[in-house]
Amino acid sequence: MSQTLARQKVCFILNPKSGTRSGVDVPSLIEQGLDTQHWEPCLLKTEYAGHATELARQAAEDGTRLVVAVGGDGTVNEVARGLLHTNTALGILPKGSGNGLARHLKIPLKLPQALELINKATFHHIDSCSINSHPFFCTAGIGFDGLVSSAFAKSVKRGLASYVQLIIKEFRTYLAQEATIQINDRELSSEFFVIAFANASQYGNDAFIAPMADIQDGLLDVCLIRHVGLTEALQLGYGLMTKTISTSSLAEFHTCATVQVHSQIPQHFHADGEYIGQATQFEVTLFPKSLEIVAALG
Ligand SMILES: Nc1ncnc2c1ncn2[C@@H]1O[C@H](COP(=O)(O)OP(=O)(O)OP(=O)(O)O)[C@@H](O)[C@H]1O
Repeated sequence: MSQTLARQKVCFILNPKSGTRSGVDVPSLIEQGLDTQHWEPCLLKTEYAGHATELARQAAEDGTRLVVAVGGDGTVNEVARGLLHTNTALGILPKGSGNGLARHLKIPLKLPQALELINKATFHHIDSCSINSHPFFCTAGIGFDGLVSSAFAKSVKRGLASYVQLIIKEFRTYLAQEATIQINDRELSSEFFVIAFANASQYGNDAFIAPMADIQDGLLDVCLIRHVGLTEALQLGYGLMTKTISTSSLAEFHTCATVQVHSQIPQHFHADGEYIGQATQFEVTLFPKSLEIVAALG
């Protein structure tokens, strides 16, 4: 006697503005590649920034088992924050420019292969974090990388090349800022060029700010970078792209579940590469195994 299992709902949320590969025909890809014996699909397109969170929350309320973010880290962040504290899992079809979380989770960057992973439906739980109550899943940062995300938000150009151009432009005038960090009952005061918080190991584009970060270990990896001149910037850039920054004397690493930062002057900050604004007080917290995902984790 054959038994038919009920199909589960999957909702794809597509950001048409993300990434540089706008030519990909996502509806056809889903139509041709999705295992419709297992999944009952719907496809929604975002119409404005922030829309993906509303769509994901609604899909979770409607009993959808899996919501797939089709976009980059900004879209993934918006979808994932709509799924926190629900029984709905996150999937990713990476279509962004950096795809930091997808890369960390070993989700294939080729969309047909990423869809195959959705078909396999292997679920895991990962940690999530917040900076001043803004959820993030990959990385957040204060200082120079906050400033770069602010400049990138204003730029019309996407992609790695325009990111690098902005870094070079902003680096010329940026000065490290005085801050006090409370971490594991210790207080560290110094000028900091970057204070980075890593749930996943990389910013995106395989730029590894915390190569040893484990997204399931209940710990944030905090990377502190103090004074940076031109020589140090080149060394750090090399360390980021070769996964060797953790062995550099220019970067100091700590692991913790919460961290507070105080700065006399307002500092720019970002969550998952999206510019948030400026603040003088920062509270960064990790929530263990708080998001269910489909990924290729071992
Ligand atoms: N319909 C839309 N119109 C304009 N902006 C949108 C729309 N939908 C989403 N957005 C915004 O687009 C921004 C960029 O999206 P996303 O981060 O996914 O792509 P990306 O920047 O190319 O990739 P990555 O972050 O991986 O580099 C997000 O901040 C999101 O809020």
